[in-house]
Amino acid sequence: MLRVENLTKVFGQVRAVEDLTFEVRPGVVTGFLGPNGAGKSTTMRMMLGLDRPTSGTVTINGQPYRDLDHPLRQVGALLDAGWIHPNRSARSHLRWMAASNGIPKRRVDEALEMVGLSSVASKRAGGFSLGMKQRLGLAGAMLGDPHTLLFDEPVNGLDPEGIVWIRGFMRNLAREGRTVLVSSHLLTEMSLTADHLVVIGQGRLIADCSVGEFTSRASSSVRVRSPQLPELHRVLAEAGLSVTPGMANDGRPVLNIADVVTDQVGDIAAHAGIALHELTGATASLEEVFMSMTAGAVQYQGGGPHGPAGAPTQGGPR
Ligand SMILES: Nc1ncnc2c1ncn2[C@@H]1O[C@H](COP(=O)(O)OP(=O)(O)OP(=O)(O)O)[C@@H](O)[C@H]1O
Repeated sequence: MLRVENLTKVFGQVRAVEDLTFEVRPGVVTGFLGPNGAGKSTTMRMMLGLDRPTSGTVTINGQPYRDLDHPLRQVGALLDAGWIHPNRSARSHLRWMAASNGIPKRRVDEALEMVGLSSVASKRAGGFSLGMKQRLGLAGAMLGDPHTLLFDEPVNGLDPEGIVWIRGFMRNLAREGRTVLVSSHLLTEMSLTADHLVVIGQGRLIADCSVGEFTSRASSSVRVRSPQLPELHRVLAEAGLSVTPGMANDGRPVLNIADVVTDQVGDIAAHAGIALHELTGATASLEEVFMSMTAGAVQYQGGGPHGPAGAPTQGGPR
């Protein structure tokens, strides 16, 4: 269990992380989602004791990183492709890491096997492709067989095959009961990889919910077809919903309902005993929901106690 409590990090004028509180549970992949500059890397660096919080705490199974005995055996991380000595082989790079962290040598070949690098173990890491370097970084993270894993934008620069592989890799780690946190600025990527989402914008928490919940919020409008359309229109309007009659591409009449999720419309129809022949959420607005939620965080920051006037707008250049 990874716990972030009231975590804040200020760099001069920049409030990179602002009063973040959330938990990352074992057994699921938790996606850490936010636009570039939202504060994901800074938060992860504080989790690993690489940056000191301005205030607040991060604990891993109840202890700050700095207090962990043999940290590599408890937490594995892939922050970027990682520094690798170009003239060392993959195996000797990992042996050096293992030796300096009290990890038995046999783990090196196990970790190489795990990430599919056994056949190139004795090759110079300097000649590796980005995808292979990424795998070597993962092998390093797995070396101590840690229960907690932190991956910062692991799919960046990978080819489609590598992306599919790494998704499966992270899911397996969660299935083994480990705590897995993976950051990304890509909502679609996270919806394919993660079970749970912690969403931040401007250093603040925007959402902490399942991927399903987040995407159902994204279905902000719903299209419905029914043999009892006038009656359905009436009950939906009575429920206070904004209903607009329309026509499907094939010419059949439909109702479009704004700012609602399919569950609500389905429940209202069922309650009124009305048959539905189609119930479709408009999922195209995932990115829009993300942006509108982030914009909300910016407004809150502007009006909040710490909101500096002229705070940078979300999504803008850093
Ligand atoms: N060492 C630093 N000194 C000053 N400002 C920093 C430092 N590190 C990060 N920042 C600022 O803190 C904010 C959060 O950056 P951070 O890298 O944590 O975001 P991110 O969500 O990881 O984005 P990205 O995916 O682009 O790295 C940004 O405004 C960034 O410019």
